[in-house]
Amino acid sequence: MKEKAAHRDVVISVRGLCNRFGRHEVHTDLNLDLYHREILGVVGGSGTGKSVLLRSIVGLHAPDSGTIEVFGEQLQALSQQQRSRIERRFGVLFQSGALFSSLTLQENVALPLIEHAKLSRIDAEHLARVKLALVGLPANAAEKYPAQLSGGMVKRASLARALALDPEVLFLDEPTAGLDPIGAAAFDRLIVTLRDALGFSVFLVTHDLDTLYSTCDRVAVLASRSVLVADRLAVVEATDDPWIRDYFHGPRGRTATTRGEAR
Ligand SMILES: Nc1ncnc2c1ncn2[C@@H]1O[C@H](COP(=O)(O)OP(=O)(O)OP(=O)(O)O)[C@@H](O)[C@H]1O
Repeated sequence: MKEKAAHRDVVISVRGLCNRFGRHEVHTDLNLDLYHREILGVVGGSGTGKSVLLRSIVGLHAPDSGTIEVFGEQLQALSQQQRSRIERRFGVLFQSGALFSSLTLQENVALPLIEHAKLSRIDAEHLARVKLALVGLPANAAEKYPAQLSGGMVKRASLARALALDPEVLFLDEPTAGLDPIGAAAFDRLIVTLRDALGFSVFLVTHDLDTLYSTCDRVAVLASRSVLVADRLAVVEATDDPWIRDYFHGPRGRTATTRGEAR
């Protein structure tokens, strides 16, 4: 059974967000909240701006207008140094994983601990091994290079790196893309287990219906340059919209619903 968001404390509040590339308007007056300890799934058709939204929040894309408030502070009003302080409370897992291929897993995870937490190499690598164990990797994986690992293990190692600085918000961009269904289901369970144990909030961009049903407390649907609905799955599924109908009530949607009920 999924845990409901413990309470309604807002961790991230996006208001009136507008993003455009040339004449292509991606977001117009987009509003969305992320609550404390919740797993929020963000879905929508291809090109609806899920990744641009994520990148706007984590500071990799400067929005054209609107406000993004994080931990009670408005990002645009902060100096670069203050922003970096806030961004250090985020953990981000990009679709590609983005590990350095020339570094072992242990070195990859240790890097943010050395750079940002200013730990010694020995302490950082010790803590990195703890993080690698936390995401379910065997001890001998620490000395391996990304190319020596399966896709599922690389995903877990990337997650360990995203968790290196004990983030309060974890951003996941298509975390199960490229994983086989068993590996994807195991990764979904890992996210819920870690959220329950560590208490962070999760902003999860996905196309994977199984992931939505097995992990998310709420789901936000992006359509027509904004958020069409953001609510519990039962409410989202019942929303009268052609994309939602096709997505949730098409053959793939029905299979995921059945699996979700069986869990
Ligand atoms: N740097 C950029 N320059 C120009 N256009 C961009 C840029 N980044 C994103 N876009 C455009 O913004 C739109 C939204 O892109 P985004 O990657 O956020 O979509 P998405 O919902 O994540 O799609 P998908 O599900 O296919 O990953 C797309 O039309 C994309 O081409």
